[in-house]
This record gives sequence, C-alpha cells and structure tokens, in this order.
Amino acid sequence: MPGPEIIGVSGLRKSYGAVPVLHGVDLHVGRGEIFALLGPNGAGKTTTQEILTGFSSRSAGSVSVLGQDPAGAGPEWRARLGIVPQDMGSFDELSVKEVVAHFASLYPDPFPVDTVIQRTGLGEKANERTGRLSGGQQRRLDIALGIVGRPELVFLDEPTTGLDPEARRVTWELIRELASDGTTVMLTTHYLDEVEALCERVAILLKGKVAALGAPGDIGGRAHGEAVIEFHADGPLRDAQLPALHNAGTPLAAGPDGQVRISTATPAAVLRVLLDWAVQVGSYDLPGLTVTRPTLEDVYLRMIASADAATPAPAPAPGLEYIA
Ligand SMILES: Nc1ncnc2c1ncn2[C@@H]1O[C@H](COP(=O)(O)OP(=O)(O)OP(=O)(O)O)[C@@H](O)[C@H]1O
Repeated sequence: MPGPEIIGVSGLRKSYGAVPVLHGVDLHVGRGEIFALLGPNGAGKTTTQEILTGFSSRSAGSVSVLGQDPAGAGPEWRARLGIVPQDMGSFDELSVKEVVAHFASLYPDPFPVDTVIQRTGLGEKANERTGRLSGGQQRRLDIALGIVGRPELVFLDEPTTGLDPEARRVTWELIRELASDGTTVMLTTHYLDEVEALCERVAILLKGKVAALGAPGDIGGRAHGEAVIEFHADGPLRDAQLPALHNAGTPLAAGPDGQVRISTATPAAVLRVLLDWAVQVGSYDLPGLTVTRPTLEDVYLRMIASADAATPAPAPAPGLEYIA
C-alpha cells in the first residue's frame, strides 16, 4: 500500500438473510492507488463496494473509508466520494451539460463542468439530450457524474463496459490522471487487460473471500511461475540430437512437425543450453523462438477452477511438452 490508508477493511462479512456472501474480507488501499477488485459473477464485488460506500449494511467486521465508518457517515463524508455504479439511471429530457451541471451543484468544490465534459470525451455531445446518447456515450456520462465532485476516492463499477476501444483508452487515461492528482480509485472489472494496464494492485475475490492480492504482474506467483519456451527445429536443427537439459524428467524431442515446447521454471538457463546447442550444430537461430509466462488470465482461470471443484481446469495446450 503506497500512501496513507484510505480504505481499511478487516474481517468483513455480509449475509443476505441466511445466505452468506462475504466471508471475512480484508482490504487495505492507500491514497492515490488504483486498486482493482476482480472476481467472477456473484463473487461479492458489488456487495463490497456497496458496503464501502454506505449503501449497504455489513453483518460483521470493521470498515473505514476516508477515516470514517460508512455505516454512520453523513453527507459531508459522502461528498468526498465519487461513485459510478453499473447503471446510473437516465435523465432523458436533460442535456449532457445540464445533468453534469446539476451534479456539480451538489458538491462544495466540483471540477468545472466543461472540463469534465471534455475529459470524458463528450465535448461534441454537450448539448445533446441524454436520452439520445449511445450506450458507450451514456457510460462516459456516468463517469463524468462520478468524478465531477472532485472526489478523494472514486468507486468505478465496470467503468468501461460497453465502451469502444478508443473510449476505453480515454477512460484509462482519465483514471490515471485522477490517481496522479491523489484521487484513490477502486474499480471492479471483468477485463484483465484493464487490470494489467491500470492497477497497482488487484484483489481476486472468489466466493466472498480474497483468494489473492498483489501487483497484477506478481499475482498467483506469475513472475516466478513456469515459462514455456517454443521454437521450430528447422534446417540444421531438424536432424540434430536435441541437447540434454539438467533436471529434465524426459529426453527432449521435437514433435512430428518439428515444433519443440519446453515448460521450465528456469527459462534463462534452458535458453543458454539451447543457444549453445544451436551454434554447435551450425544454426545461429532458434526459428520461431518464443518465451511466455502465464498470463493474468491463465492465473485467474486456474484460481477460479481450483476454488470450484465442479469447474474443470482449462485443458493444457495440445502438443509435446517436456518439463525441465
Ligand atoms: N439484494 C440482494 N439480496 C439477496 N442476494 C443478493 C443481493 N445482492 C446480491 N446478492 C447475492 O450476493 C452475491 C454477490 O453478489 P454481487 O452482486 O456482490 O456479486 P458481483 O461480484 O458484483 O457479481 P457481478 O460480477 O455479476 O456484478 C450473489 O450471489 C448475489 O446473488
């Protein structure tokens, strides 16, 4: 956690009637951080956000947001938050500018209305009735309304759903600008590329529990997980005996199509052996060489599969595989 604590959650539990949906969530988010809550449908992301924003009560645990318990916080506290829920509702008869100006009037120190309209990419639609906006433009308006109050902490629930690729990039840039000005951002999303592009840390929520927490590049041991090396044994490599790899359980061999695939925890050491071997047999190249680590999506899907025994793990990629 980089800065002073803005969100502190310990042992958070929530039940709807007799049905528990949050089972002891712990989260700590610092000032200026862009933090993501990731999880499959029904994991409890929206419930967590609703408790943090004071819209829903908790069953147990402690919660502090901007130094106060949301359960008892008043309008002054609320004015320090920006909230972009999944569906903001509509104001069909009013123009974009009128709606943004109305929301701005509810806060003590809002951003200038025109600035917010420009920064959310709605400049050309400022005088359009909101009922005539496209789905993606409506989502941009939702974001404009969530940030116009110059919030210290903004909650974004799936902010880029329905946006085209360019609008997503504009929104990412806006979120980065807010964070660099000291605004803390908590977002829920189903887009793993969004998490990787934007967030300093991510919590993966599975069945109401934090299953993993960390930087997107480290989560689930990604940075040190098995890498896969692949190349094509072409030319002089085709008929040469592949080198022995220390710790290899099985002798290395190319598949019938000449493709070689090696899973290894020590890719640099294996590459060194392979490159020496290639030079020895008269090739200065490993054609089609790729080295890949598990993606955030790989790690995430594996976690979901292991959290739910009924969900089968994704099948490994077809082809030869030797473990070094
Ligand atoms: N008002 C409610 N009454 C009863 N159950 C609810 C209520 N709101 C949510 N739930 C249940 O709580 C669980 C968590 O829901 P929540 O909306 O927090 O999940 P989520 O992670 O935000 O899902 P999604 O990605 O689909 O938005 C789900 O099983 C849901 O059915």
